[in-house]
Amino acid sequence: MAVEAMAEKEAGAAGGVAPESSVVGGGGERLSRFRRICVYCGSAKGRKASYQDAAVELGKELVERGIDLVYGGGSIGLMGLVSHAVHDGGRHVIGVIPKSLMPREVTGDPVGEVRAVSGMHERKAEMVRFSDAFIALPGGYGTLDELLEVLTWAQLGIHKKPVTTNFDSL
Ligand SMILES: C/C(=C\CNc1ncnc2c1ncn2[C@@H]1O[C@H](COP(=O)(O)O)[C@@H](O)[C@H]1O)CO
Repeated sequence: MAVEAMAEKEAGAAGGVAPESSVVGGGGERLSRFRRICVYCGSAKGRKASYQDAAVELGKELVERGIDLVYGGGSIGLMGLVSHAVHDGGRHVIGVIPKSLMPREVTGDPVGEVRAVSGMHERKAEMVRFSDAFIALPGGYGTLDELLEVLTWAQLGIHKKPVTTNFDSL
């Protein structure tokens, strides 16, 4: 399902803003009402090639719609695939990562803007603060934790931004 449709489908459920159509930019590109979307996903590539395909496809879709990426800042696993797809497509990438996790999750040169934070709580709060909507791809316990936290924050009214998953086609 397309990024816009996924996020808009969930907007009502998460108490978000009413769906609107995307607009077309001067260059003919489809622009989204979402400026930045946070993608939660695994630090591993996962067991199925379809997980990796979905990460790259989502990254390309963000680019096509003129949306920047917020993510966990790692260069490994699905995190690396989605961040490279967005960066290679010319959109801005913000990676939010605790300093202590850098040796484990960043290999080589990180793409885009790296925002070093002091711990996991700050990382999750900053990712929510920077983002207009959230999409979870497959991942492990870390992805699950991030998804559950952003969902429970919506339930508590801490934010009113749409949250969705992209597991259905995998
Ligand atoms: C310590 C705290 C919460 C516990 N765990 C996590 N919270 C948030 N993010 C996490 C946690 N554990 C791992 N992560 C990160 O998720 C990303 C994906 O990991 P996965 O396990 O491969 O899905 C990765 O960047 C992990 O660093 C306090 O709130």
